[in-house]
Amino acid sequence: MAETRSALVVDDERDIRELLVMTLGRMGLRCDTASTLGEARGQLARNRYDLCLTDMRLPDGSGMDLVAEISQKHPETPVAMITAFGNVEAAVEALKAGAFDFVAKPVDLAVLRDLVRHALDLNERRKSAPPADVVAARLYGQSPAMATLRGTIAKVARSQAPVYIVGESGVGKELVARTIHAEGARSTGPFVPVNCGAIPAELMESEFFGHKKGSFTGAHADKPGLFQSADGGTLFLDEIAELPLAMQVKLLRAIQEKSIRPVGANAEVPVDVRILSATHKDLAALVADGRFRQDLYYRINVIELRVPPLRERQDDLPGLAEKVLQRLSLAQGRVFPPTLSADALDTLRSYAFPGNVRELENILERALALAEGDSLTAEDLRLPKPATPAAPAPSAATAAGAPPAPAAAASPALMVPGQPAQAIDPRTLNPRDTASSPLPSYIEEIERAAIQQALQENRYNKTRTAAALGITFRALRYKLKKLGID
Ligand SMILES: Nc1ncnc2c1ncn2[C@@H]1O[C@H](COP(=O)(O)OP(=O)(O)OP(=O)(O)O)[C@@H](O)[C@H]1O
Repeated sequence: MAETRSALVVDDERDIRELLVMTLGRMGLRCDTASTLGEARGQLARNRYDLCLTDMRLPDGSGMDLVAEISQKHPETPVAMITAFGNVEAAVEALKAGAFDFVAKPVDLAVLRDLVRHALDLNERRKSAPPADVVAARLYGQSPAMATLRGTIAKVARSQAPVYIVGESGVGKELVARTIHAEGARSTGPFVPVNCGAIPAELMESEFFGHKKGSFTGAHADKPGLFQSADGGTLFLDEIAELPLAMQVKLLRAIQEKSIRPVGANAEVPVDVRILSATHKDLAALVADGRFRQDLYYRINVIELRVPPLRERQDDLPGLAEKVLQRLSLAQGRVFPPTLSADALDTLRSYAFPGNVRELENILERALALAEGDSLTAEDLRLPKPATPAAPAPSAATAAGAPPAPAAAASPALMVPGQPAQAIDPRTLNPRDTASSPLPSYIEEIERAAIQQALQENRYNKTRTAAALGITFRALRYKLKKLGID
């Protein structure tokens, strides 16, 4: 026989307590009640619960404190907050404090039943989930900014609310999303990352929602979409700002209805997916410009997490570099990773890392390939040299903290195709330097140099880089891939 599950109901209004106890009782839960914070603490000290429902305002304190205490001391008990109708701030606060979900007053019993079922279901999955340490351990950072971020991740991982992750390119947004998934109750379910900018507009609906055989030319068999693939887990929508407006409407509907309709299907299919999203763009500004739907923005942006750029957490640099070197060495079968010399570390510290952790990884990978000894020197890192007076005037991006433009007369020897070379002003390329190269390769070098310079001037923001180069975002992606620029 299945073990009876139990819930703690905390509310100072007797009518509400009775309503909740009756509803939960009909669902087979054994309920204890408390009308004050003090009583709730006593019950929690004596019993273990599968769920806790708490009101926000209690005679001796705030339900928010109870949420924080439960998520700290009884992380196995999901807690949901009962909030006043329309009090979105309180609901968001509760989620940030570690609540699993919230329910507005007057309590809609169908919504409440759904919430309870979900909590119990997730609890079961959590019990059989592998430890989250493996993924979580990858998110390195000892700085205060990272400690705060990790704390917030641990809290939001418990909830089901959508999380919107903002941060510059390469800062670790996807790793944060993976950590939220790994630390949450859905960790045994799939984590499905999607780069919204990489799916051709005409294929988007079928990619997201799947299609039925014969629904369009080329649909030879039924195909599940990304939502179905993520069922029971997490769908990570990266570069969400790139979604075309028409697709935004369909996505909003899928999130609201918790069901999707595959292309060519007659019926909706229910899906249970947690949505995490990320962008390096200012989505609020896009909303103001009418380029991103406000209703979708509010839907996905229930909790916002900012991942700080690497230059704002300099304390992390030595440890992060060490971790990256360990990982790269292991991948190359090296037993002992090289160390960073003191001058190499100083050089890294004075660099602004517009491409953040990904750029650090690229720099160290290149250094590892080129260095000879067991210690990496500043030279091995080959960071862009500071600008000379002859260099072009710094752009706005440079003034805002990006690295200085490279010297105009950079050595052509650095422009080896396929290598992550330093940005070079394409105007300084001399056909004579590459006279022995075939024409296509000479043209590629010019293209590569122009793209690298634009990337650097635009702080590795691909959308701005594409605009600066006068090409579309997709064309830029294609060229980056073709030229092997990471
Ligand atoms: N705190 C960290 N500790 C260890 N590795 C990290 C950290 N942050 C980022 N990385 C690594 O840096 C690389 C880039 O991270 P990630 O892909 O998560 O960045 P992103 O912000 O999603 O990038 P983009 O904006 O291009 O989508 C990955 O290899 C990731 O593992």
